[in-house]
Amino acid sequence: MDQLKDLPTWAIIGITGLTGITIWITRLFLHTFFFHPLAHFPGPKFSALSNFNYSWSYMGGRQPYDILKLHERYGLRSHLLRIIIGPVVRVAPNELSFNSAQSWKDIYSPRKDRAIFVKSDFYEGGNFADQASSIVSERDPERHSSMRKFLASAFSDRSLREQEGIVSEAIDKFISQVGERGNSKDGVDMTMWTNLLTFDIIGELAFGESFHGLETGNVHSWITVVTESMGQSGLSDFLKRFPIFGRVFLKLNPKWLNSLMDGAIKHQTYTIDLVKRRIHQKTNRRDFISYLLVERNASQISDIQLAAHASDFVIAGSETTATCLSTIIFYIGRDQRIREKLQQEIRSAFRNDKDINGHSTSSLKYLHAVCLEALRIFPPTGTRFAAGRAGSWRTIVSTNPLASSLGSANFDAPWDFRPERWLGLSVEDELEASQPFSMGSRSCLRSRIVLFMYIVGIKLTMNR
Ligand code: HEM
Repeated sequence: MDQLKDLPTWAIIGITGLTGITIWITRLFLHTFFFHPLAHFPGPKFSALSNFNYSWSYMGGRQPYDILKLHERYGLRSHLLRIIIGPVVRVAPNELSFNSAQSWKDIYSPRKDRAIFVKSDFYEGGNFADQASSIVSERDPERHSSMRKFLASAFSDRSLREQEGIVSEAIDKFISQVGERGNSKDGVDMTMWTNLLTFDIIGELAFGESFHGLETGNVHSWITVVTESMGQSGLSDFLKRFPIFGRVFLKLNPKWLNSLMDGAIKHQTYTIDLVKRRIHQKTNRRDFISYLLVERNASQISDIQLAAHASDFVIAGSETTATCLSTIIFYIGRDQRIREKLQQEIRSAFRNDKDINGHSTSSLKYLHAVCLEALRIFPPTGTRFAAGRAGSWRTIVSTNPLASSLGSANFDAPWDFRPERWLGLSVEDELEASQPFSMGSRSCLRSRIVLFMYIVGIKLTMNR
């Protein structure tokens, strides 16, 4: 100690600093690898220490595939925890990813022996964040459950039947446009056109107005604002995970936040205008809003709340459905055997297009299998979507849709497009591992119309 007294001040500060840093690092390592409740879960060491891997992969846009790789690398190893709770990987310090059929049930289905898992705070700050929560962003299970009850009639079988006309009309336009433009030298961008189709349909159903994408061939500015803001979600998540860096980043880039806010304000104003216009329309149209207007008690459910739900329908329903349609078109376009089998089934079932509807197509087994296989090989919500906080550990748990539907432990030759798996012709596939619409109380509200859309869309395409 006496020797320390003789040292200059800068050296004392340096030694104190170094000692502090060494203690901090030792503590961090001991906590992360020995005392943290997740210390014994398999996964990359760096992911246990920091959120950096997770955020980097998210912002790179390939996170679902990166998580699949982690599952293939760590999830298949023999490990005591794997034997007890199934395949699992620690993908971030407080985050576990699962990819088995059982994990879908354990995490998302309601169970008597425990409370429902609550969605993670990833969902906070969604659309209309400062004005109203909505069906996708509401995290509180009770409030969410009453929203779901309120929306139930708009998503009933009856409403689906009544909406067939709107859907079929848009599909006819789509086929005629794609047919014409497809003959041009440059061909046609099917991803863009399937998006124009689904945004037009959901726009009609959610707001009573089409975005007119199929007529103009252009993406509406509202959709551009929405998709751009979704593209920023990786960066927003990163700033949340690294709050100090986030504060510095926002100080240095105030324009980023301003442009995000501007986009949100534009989106909200336009959506509220659309909904108000639809509310004041005198019409017998049977769309989502027509049902919600009958159900709602205006003193409890404001116009803004309706707008927040309608906005969710468009965001949740359009790109997802378009992604699936593009996947189907891609695979049937490149595999003649599948195409011919599908054509044969459709042509032997219908004499003309008029006989084709949601009900009459439900018996087309091969077509249905093609749809399920497209949703398996390229689940439109490829990233983890409904994470929850499990127990007192405050751990986020989720089943990764892509890692489970492409996991080699679940499917034989997972990268091969084989509709036959869904016809009971393969005993090696764990079909329940593919859950593109999720499960339980937060599962997709619209899976029925989705299947109907593919069915109508494809059968018309195949019939020409
Ligand atoms: C292939 C097409 C679709 C797929 C793969 C899909 C998938 C999903 C998934 C995985 C969820 C859960 C998301 C989460 O927990 O955050 C979800 C929720 C939802 N989807 Fe879909 N969806 C599709 C189409 C649609 C359509 C067409 C609509 C409506 C027009 C729709 C409306 C909703 C709504 C409202 C929710 C929120 C449900 C809730 O939290 O209670 N989806 N969807």
